[in-house]
Amino acid sequence: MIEVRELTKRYGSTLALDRLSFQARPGRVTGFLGPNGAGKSTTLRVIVGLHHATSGVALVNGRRYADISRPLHAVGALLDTGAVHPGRTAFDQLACLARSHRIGSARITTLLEQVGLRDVAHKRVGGFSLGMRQRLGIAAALLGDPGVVLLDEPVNGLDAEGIRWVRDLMRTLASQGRTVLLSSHVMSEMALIADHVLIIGRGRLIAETSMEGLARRFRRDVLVRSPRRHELGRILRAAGASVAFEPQGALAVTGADPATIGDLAAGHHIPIHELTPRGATLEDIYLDMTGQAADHRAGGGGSR
Ligand SMILES: Nc1ncnc2c1ncn2[C@@H]1O[C@H](COP(=O)(O)OP(=O)(O)OP(=O)(O)O)[C@@H](O)[C@H]1O
Repeated sequence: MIEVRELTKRYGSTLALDRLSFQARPGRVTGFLGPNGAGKSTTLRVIVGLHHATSGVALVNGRRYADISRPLHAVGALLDTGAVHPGRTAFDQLACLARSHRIGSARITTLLEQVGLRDVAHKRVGGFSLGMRQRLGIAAALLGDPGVVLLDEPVNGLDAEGIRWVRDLMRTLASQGRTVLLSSHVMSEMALIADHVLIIGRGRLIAETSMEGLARRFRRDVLVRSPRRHELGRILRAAGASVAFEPQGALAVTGADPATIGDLAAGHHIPIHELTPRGATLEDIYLDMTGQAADHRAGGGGSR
């Protein structure tokens, strides 16, 4: 469990986090989404004690990171894939981390296999692609078998197969009861990976919802095609829905969901040829939400 309460972080005159509060619960994959500069990395860094908050707290299983006695076993984090020693092999990179926590080489071998780096375990990291470094970073995060996993932009540099691999791995970790928090600035990546999403903009929480809920909330209308559209239109209006006729003879219905429309039509023996819920794409929703946050800030004047 991760709990962030009223977290504020200033870097000089930059307000990176502005009384940010949220929880990431065990057993699910939580996406931490926001445009570049929204404050995602700063939040993750504060959670693992790399940066100090100006005010507020970040707790892992009810404790501040500094108060956790064997942190690698409690929290695993991938924060910066560039932070590797290029002259070291993948195995040595993990061995250096493992030593301080008395983790044996068998665990390293298992993890390198799990992340698909077994064949390059003894190659220097300097020659690794970004995707390979991401895999190594994920292995490092999992070294201590932690209950909480934080990954900053873990699919950055991965191809479609790599993204699927991260998704499957994260789902497995969550199904084992772990807390998984992944950041990304790309909605389409999150839509594939996360069950639940926290959207931040300018250091503030804009929305917290399930992926499904997000899509549902922004569903616009239902497109209905029927050879008896006028009759159906009257019935739907009588039931309280709003109905507009579209150019090609379809009905655009708001105020009734597909099940209600289908049931009403069936009750009157009216055939239905199409019933399609329409909404903004997740990408549109996200850009809209984060854009509004930016506008609000720009127009708000002096809220910093
Ligand atoms: N060490 C630092 N010194 C000064 N300003 C910083 C520092 N780290 C982050 N910032 C600023 O804080 C704000 C939040 O940055 P942060 O890196 O947390 O955002 P992010 O959502 O992770 O974006 P990105 O995906 O681009 O890393 C930005 O305005 C950034 O310029």
